[in-house]
Amino acid sequence: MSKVTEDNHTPMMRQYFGLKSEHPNQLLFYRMGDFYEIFYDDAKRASQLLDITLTSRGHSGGKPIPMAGIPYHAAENYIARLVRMGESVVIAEQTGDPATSKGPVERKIARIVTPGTISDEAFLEEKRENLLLSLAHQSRKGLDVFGFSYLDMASGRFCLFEVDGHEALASELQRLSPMEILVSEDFPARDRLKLEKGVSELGPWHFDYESSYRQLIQQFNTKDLSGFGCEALTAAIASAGALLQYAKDTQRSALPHIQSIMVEHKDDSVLIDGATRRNLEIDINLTGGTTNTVVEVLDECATPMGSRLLKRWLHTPIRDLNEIQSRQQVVAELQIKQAHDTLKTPLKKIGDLERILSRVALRSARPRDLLRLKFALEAIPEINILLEGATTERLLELNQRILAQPDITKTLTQALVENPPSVVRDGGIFAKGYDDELDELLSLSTNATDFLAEMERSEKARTGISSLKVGFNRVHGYYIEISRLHSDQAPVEYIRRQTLKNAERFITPELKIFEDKALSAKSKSLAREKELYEGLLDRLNETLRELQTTSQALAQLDVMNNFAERADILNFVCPELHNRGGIQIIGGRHPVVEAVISEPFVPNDLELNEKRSLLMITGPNMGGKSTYMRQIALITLLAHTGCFVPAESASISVVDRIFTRMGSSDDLAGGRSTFMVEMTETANILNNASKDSLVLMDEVGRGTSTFDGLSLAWAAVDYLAKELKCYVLFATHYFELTALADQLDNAANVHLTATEYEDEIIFLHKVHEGPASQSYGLQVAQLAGVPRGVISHAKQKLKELEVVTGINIEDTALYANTGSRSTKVQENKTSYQPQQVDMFTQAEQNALKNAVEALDLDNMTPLEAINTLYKLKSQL
Ligand SMILES: Nc1ncnc2c1ncn2[C@@H]1O[C@H](COP(=O)(O)OP(=O)(O)OP(=O)(O)O)[C@@H](O)[C@H]1O
Repeated sequence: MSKVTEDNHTPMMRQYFGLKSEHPNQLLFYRMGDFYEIFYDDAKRASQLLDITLTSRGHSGGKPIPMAGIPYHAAENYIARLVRMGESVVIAEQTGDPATSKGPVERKIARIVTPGTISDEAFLEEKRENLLLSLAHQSRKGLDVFGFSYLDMASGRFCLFEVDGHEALASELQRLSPMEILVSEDFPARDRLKLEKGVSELGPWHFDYESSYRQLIQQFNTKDLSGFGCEALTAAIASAGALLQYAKDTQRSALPHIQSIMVEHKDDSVLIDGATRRNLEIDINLTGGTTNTVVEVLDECATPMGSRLLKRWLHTPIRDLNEIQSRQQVVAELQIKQAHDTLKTPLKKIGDLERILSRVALRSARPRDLLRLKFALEAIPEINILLEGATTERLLELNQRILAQPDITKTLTQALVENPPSVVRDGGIFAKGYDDELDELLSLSTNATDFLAEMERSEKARTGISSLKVGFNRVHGYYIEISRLHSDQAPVEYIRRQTLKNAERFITPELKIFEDKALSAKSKSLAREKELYEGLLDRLNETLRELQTTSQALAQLDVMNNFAERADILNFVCPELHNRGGIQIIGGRHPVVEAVISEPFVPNDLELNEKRSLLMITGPNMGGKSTYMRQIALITLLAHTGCFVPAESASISVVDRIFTRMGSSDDLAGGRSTFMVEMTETANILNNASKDSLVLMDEVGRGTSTFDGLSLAWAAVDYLAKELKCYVLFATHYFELTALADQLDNAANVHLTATEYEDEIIFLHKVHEGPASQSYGLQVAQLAGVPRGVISHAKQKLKELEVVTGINIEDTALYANTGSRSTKVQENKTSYQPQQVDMFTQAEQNALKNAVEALDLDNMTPLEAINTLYKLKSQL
């Protein structure tokens, strides 16, 4: 805020400053008539963000007041845009009557809209949860413990958990992808948060454990928190108290839809770190979009709440065999009985029941929300009947939780008109017959039309003025209008009310009496409608808990029904899950690549077990190594959600974590180079993988000099296989590494194939046992359009390199898929010294040496000698 002293300001600006001082960090929209005005620094900020004109409005305190304005009827649009940018908006409305106010009209904060606390349909993305996250930090035994709590205001889902260390903090931030984050001003990992949007810093006292604890027991109306199993999570509780208070402050109401708090136990789920989440392209692709993702292929849910739950399941695969199998049984039954299509029809009518109920709880539900609630409730009996004959226990149990609520359905049916308005303000919500008092008030307004028509007819007859009309406008009320031509014929009892260009408007005592009656009937009927609406919300809130249970059960049913339908359409099978028996996949496919490519996808098998826990994957560029590895990670991940998988058959051991180290990306904003990112991810894997983890590593070591990279990759593979004994797929272009398969008991080579036909390379994408024979790098470069000249230069260089390294790179015998291959590589290995030598440099030095040796010094003139020396120097 600009430095201004308040004393010398106008009374209105003093009022503004009073309101602004309570919300220094949020944009204040100050209502003035038909506009929201934004002043000072807020105005500058809003004009930049929204691209609206920055002007000034008179002077206050001796200086011009920077100002930007937004018409009130368009405000929602602007607010939505600001909120999407991570901004919070505070709305001050006029609450006093301008006609009777002395000084500025009274204004009060009516609404606070922040990115993480919105529940209004217009601001929310249908298929994405909108989370408010709160973080608290504690140091315990030298460890950084981060307490998380998060709330989805639009559904009332409130969860907490704790993690150790900064890596886990980053990973959870990525998983939850919150819209707004609350931290204490003294939060230690603020650097980590600087890339996140919507971060609000609060005073440390907001995160006080004792008062947070009290907040929570007050909210849930319990003696303590033992029933929620979170007593020990003191950091998380501290964060949850701050969150709850913030949420209440912004809503300016109680939050009855938050009925409990769920503890997330990290041991219950398959942990996926941030890099893996990105690499597997679950709902966001590597370029940040949503196309070609697992969600895009898998999400055909009938309801938005199903789509949101599906995302949650995919981001939090579970390890509980019973839960996985119970989901699988449901999917299997729905698929076998081909019930998914039949179920989908009534499920579609359910819509976004979850969010509607939250708006009911927050009392911000609109009339059309209630109509949609009615449609949802009407569809439930149909679902109940369809599930009645189910044999799976889980389906029967879900059916018991999906309650039809005939009383509420009846009330809503009787209450609402067929097409209710979008806002309560203008009335017209209630059907005739629902409330006698309202009907009577409305009939007065309706009779008005008859009365006015009759008056117009009789006055025309009485005065003989054919242009006479009876009308109404909002500013002047009822009037009799006579064209200017005939206005002098107006009877004496006509009192002039308004003069227009071509007409005069009058009022009569009789019309005035009618006006008073009609207007008061109108305002009375609006007040009555508001009262009835509140009553309806009260009635719905009485059953909120049951309705929420119903909506949760319906969301689950929708996801599992979607799994069944997808399994059918995409030819997925039910995987068999077990504890530690390896991973076997026959005919596995990559669900997204399969959906995208025009050619048929080539299915591939996998066998990982204790004796063969590490696979070294080689093969040509573009051969399909990454696709193969990712498909295995995705099949494993899907299997842990209860979803069927793209394969002919799959038997999968429950894993504790999935790690990936793939692709090359730098983190310039975070100050880390490509190689640094690669090594940080590798370190994370080597430090955290257990024997139950699935690890995918693609071309580790390629970000540095060849020998450094090769040695690092070698040592990492060795450690993964010998020490960690986890399930590993390791793709590499370092053919030397394939020798490890012979040295390690539990490693094997597989390779992807390609073949050449008439100077063209054909990728077969088939995985075979053994190491690859050729890399085809130059052919792939040619395919990619690298100029012919560059390719032939590269071929020449390749030959030189072969001379330098003593390795015949194109010698297919060296890489031939035969038993003798590994010994040959061994021989080569003895001649390689892991020293910091770049092969290209050595080749160049070699070429120079050859050139110098070839010089015939005795037969050169001094000029030739000096010229040659210059030429050689230029090649250095
Ligand atoms: N099994 C398959 N069936 C059909 N097409 C496939 C298959 N696997 C891969 N492909 C196609 O080949 C392309 C390249 O695959 P991928 O990126 O997995 O190769 P790569 O061996 O990892 O290459 P590089 O070593 O250059 O990174 C994919 O984009 C896909 O279109």
